[in-house]
Amino acid sequence: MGVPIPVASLDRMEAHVAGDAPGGPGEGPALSLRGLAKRFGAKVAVDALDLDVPRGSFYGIVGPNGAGKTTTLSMATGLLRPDAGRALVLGHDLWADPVEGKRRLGVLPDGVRLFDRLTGAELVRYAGLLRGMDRAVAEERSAELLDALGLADAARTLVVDYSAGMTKKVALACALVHAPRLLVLDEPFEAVDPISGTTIREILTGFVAGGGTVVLSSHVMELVERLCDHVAVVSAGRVLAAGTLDEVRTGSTLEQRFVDLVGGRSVVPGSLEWLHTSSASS
Ligand SMILES: Nc1ncnc2c1ncn2[C@@H]1O[C@H](COP(=O)(O)OP(=O)(O)OP(=O)(O)O)[C@@H](O)[C@H]1O
Repeated sequence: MGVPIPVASLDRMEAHVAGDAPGGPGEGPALSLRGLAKRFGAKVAVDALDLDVPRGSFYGIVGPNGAGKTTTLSMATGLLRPDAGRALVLGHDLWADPVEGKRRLGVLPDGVRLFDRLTGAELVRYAGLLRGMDRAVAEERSAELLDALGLADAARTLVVDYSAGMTKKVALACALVHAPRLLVLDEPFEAVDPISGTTIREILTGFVAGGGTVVLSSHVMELVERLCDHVAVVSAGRVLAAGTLDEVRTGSTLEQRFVDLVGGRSVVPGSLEWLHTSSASS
């Protein structure tokens, strides 16, 4: 059964956004990363990374496993302190003034850790209250978001009993409830079913159409190509290419360009022979 999309409600949420009006003050990027760096022991996860996300853009970040996407997004959203560099959220230095920066930010982190002894409805309402929202508004938005995301029937279920996809969706509801100006989503479509995926796409598209900015990471090139107007290809903690989708694709498909930039790997001929049933000895 189709899930009703509360586009009108999301528009209304836009009107309540705390902070900058669409476009200003300051017409700079929605998110600006300058010289962001992080190492874990000897491993350089993010290597003096620069990136500008224009306001009102739908920005995809792609890269191979271990490229540094999650580490970058964690530093860009106040979840992981950088070794060096700055993250500016709508002009506010996130690490110098976390409260102002985070007010404008909605985050879906990777490997979400939630207060999972709350029900879905309690959790989303709580996320709103933590953002200083009025209780009645938080409750109303919580119900609307859970309904839109197909979680109305699970609103009174403890989040610890949610499936992986349900957990992802309730975490997304938490990121949306205060109607941020900038949404940063680490793999928002991972584990969600196709119907929920469509719903999430519609919510995010409506959010961008209403003046918001979305940054998401994904491994699914077709999805990034369909949804995003800008893309950055990240590998080994650095940006290999960034810009509008067409600038990065340069006439090719995103997948082909990705492989060209990152370098493809194929299985060495003759290896894994033992997997082939014709050569199995037992
Ligand atoms: N807490 C940590 N401790 C040690 N190493 C880490 C830690 N977090 C990340 N790394 C390392 O940093 C590098 C970048 O990891 P990161 O999770 O940012 O990559 P990613 O691009 O998000 O990968 P994936 O697409 O597989 O999710 C990897 O080599 C990873 O092993």
